[in-house]
Amino acid sequence: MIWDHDDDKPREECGIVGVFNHPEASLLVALGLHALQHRGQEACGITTYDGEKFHNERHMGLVGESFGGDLTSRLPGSAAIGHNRYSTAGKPAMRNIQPIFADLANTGFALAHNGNLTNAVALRKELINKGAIFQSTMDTEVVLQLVARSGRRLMRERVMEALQAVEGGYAFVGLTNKKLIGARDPVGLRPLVLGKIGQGWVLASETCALDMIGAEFIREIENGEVVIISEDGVESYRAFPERPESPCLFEYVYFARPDSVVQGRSVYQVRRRMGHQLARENPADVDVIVPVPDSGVPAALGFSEQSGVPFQLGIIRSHYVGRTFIEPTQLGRQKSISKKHSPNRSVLEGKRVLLVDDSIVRGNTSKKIVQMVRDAGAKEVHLRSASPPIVNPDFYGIDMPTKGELLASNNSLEQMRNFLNVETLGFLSVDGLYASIGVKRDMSMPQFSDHCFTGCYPTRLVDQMQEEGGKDRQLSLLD
Ligand SMILES: O=P(O)(O)OC[C@H]1O[C@H](OP(=O)(O)OP(=O)(O)O)[C@H](O)[C@@H]1O
Ligand SMILES: NC(=O)CC[C@H](N)C(=O)O
Ligand SMILES: [Mg+2]
Repeated sequence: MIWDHDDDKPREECGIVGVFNHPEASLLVALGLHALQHRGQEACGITTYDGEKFHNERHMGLVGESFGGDLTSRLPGSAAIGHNRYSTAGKPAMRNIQPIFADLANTGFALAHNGNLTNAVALRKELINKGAIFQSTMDTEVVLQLVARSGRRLMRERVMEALQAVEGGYAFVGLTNKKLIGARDPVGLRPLVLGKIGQGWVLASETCALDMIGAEFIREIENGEVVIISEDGVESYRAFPERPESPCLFEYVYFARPDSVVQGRSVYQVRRRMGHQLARENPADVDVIVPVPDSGVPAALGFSEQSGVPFQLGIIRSHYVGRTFIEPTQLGRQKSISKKHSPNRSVLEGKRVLLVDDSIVRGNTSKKIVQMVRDAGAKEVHLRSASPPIVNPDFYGIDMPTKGELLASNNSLEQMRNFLNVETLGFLSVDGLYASIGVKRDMSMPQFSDHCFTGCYPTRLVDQMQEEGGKDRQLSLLD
């Protein structure tokens, strides 16, 4: 394991995978992480257990670059967990690569987390006051510390006790010398699915990871559920009183891969329907529909189907630049956006072009792309977002923590239209987004966490409330 405490340069929704009872567990985890690369591009790590020892490798960078070669010799064992990181709490740095690990009295415990905890700062302070020494600056580590300090005997009791103390969004996979553990937060903000491969079990953020390794989808882990996978099979426990689930809508809009199935719905088909609905709500008098690749493609296709206007690839995407929104710095995001998209003049020149993207967050992508399309000779440029205006920050695993950086939070529609320099601008409505998923929004208890669009947060925001009190939020001297 590499521990470089001097390397804290800011280089930079995470993806998680766990495999139990398979002779090539690390290889399967690496393949699963590869399928989940779109959820985090900053760093990746795998921890295995071979019956005697834990093995761990953690790298900055992508899965393909980090986990090639003879993986089962480097990371032997029939049980493994892995993580792709997109940082939301704790800077990108070697110390902040997951899985994180602790030696407990009778076993090691490795943990990987997708999501973000909304009381991690408060808990961290409490734990430090009690003598805890933190090895990272991530929110995730409070769970490791709480499990390590629990007075309970059984591992599942320790884990559930820790989960009852934390708040926010999470899907976890954990590994001990006997068990693979999976858990989702009380409302199921972040996703986690269970699959089967031969005699073995798989946990993964999305079904596309199961498909990649040839595992059969069994079911989603439910909101508030803890699963313990051991030689005895899968046991299910409830860490919280039952309540309705409220998964994050942004999984449908942007995060999940289009070939994944979420709550029994194809993400691709939901995005296509978002395009149909957008065309009904916000039609445009144009010659051609052009998607903003990649995540805007299915909605643009849907818009074209609904409106009858031809769909054309007017923007070509470089396959060597990843997702830009999930890069950790504004400079990095802007640099990547410039390299990522190129205009296809043969489609754009002299045309009235409608650009369709899945979302407009900070406006970085739209601003650049509109100018690029104009420079390529488009006569008019119109823009549609297949999600509603994003006016509120997210604290559950999407890195948009302040209102100040959200374009729609600070500008009227007309101001945005001017800023983006488009002839017309339109967004999908909240009800339209729900309709695309096939649900009518329940005003008193929304079926999805739609806080980015509506301000309805499904949990308390302990750290954020304290911050509003004017306190300086420095997570650690290491950060
Ligand atoms: O308004 P912004 O702050 O620019 O963020 C929104 C953009 O970021 C995402 O694309 P990204 O490049 O991350 O991934 P993609 O290739 O999957 O579309 C999203 O699809 C929008 O295009
Ligand atoms: N995007 C995520 O899921 C991040 C997980 C965790 N909060 C971290 O920063 O590493
Ligand atoms: Mg995009």
